[in-house]
Amino acid sequence: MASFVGFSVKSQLGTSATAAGDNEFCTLIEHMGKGGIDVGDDLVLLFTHMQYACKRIAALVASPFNSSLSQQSKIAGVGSGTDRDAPKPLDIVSNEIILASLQKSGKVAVMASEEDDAPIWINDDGPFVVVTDPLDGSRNIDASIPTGTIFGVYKRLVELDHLPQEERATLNSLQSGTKLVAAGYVLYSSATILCASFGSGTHAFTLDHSTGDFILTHPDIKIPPRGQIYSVNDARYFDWPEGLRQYIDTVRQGKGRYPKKYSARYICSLVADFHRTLLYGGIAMNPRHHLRLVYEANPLSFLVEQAGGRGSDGKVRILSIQPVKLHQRLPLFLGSLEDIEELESYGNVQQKLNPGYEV
Ligand SMILES: O=P(O)(O)OC[C@H]1O[C@](O)(COP(=O)(O)O)[C@@H](O)[C@@H]1O
Repeated sequence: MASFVGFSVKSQLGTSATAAGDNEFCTLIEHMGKGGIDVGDDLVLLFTHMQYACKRIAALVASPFNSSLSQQSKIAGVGSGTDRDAPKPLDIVSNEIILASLQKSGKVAVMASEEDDAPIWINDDGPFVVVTDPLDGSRNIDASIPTGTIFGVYKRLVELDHLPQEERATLNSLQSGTKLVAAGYVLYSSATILCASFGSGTHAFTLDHSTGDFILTHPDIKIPPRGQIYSVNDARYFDWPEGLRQYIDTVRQGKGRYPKKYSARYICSLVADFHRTLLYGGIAMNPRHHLRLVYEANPLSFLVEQAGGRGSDGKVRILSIQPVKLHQRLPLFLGSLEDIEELESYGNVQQKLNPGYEV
């Protein structure tokens, strides 16, 4: 019987074959240092700590004790089924794991997290600002559906160093997406995938559980200019504006600019829906004001643009939107360039009705 301990990417692919296309495997950190662009030691150190945090979260979401944790939290009234937006314990634990790693890195001035009301100031000299959704899709955890961590990295704005700490923390965290120096997500699924961009292409690395390394498996991802997949919570159809209904009705009948019938895929876990879209093309969308500009839309738009696609709110480029509030929500459309352009041509695609959906 094959033993788990003996499993590795190398043994799967053979010792001479590599996913990176040359004679050696390339880890995330090697890629940042020499295999890819030279991003600088500070960012390498930050990613060293960030990947460690995500490996801990990967272990956490796969833990056999999650269901009892979830039961305990329901009894305690935390993250109860009636309040779908209340943080669940795993969100909180993931948030703490990331914060601890960023603190240890010594490279982060401030962390702004979807789980915290206000950004946390960490280190006056830290060169970077990190924004994060520590565990997106956590409502799916009990059913073992994929989840993910999303993060973006900015430079600390030294010109704000004279301001009071609270103001400095907020303004550093509200930088425009065009200022991102790096972004990434980690998908916790059948494989744990870390996908990142440092401003020159989007690359994905798969966790080799036997060595603990993220191995470059998808160098320089290019999203197809067209996909044949739309990803949306279709149960909201009757709350959609006319433009969005028309668009979906058109492509599902194969009557759009691309004369093939589109298929639907929707996991309801943003990182998983986005990852599939990045690889296969099409559009991953949430047309209501639900997802957050700072923690979700900007980092994922940076990644999709670096892969040749587009991130839009249905009207304008996501990265061009200046955040005004940390927890600002907006409609989000991510995907293939031609598909997003076609969708935007329908004009009215942002869902204005946003009742408190129960599931
Ligand atoms: O209920 P909808 O509109 O389908 O939204 C689902 C989306 O909400 C998310 O669960 C995120 O919501 P939360 O930030 O409230 O957890 C995404 O993972 C998913 O894509």
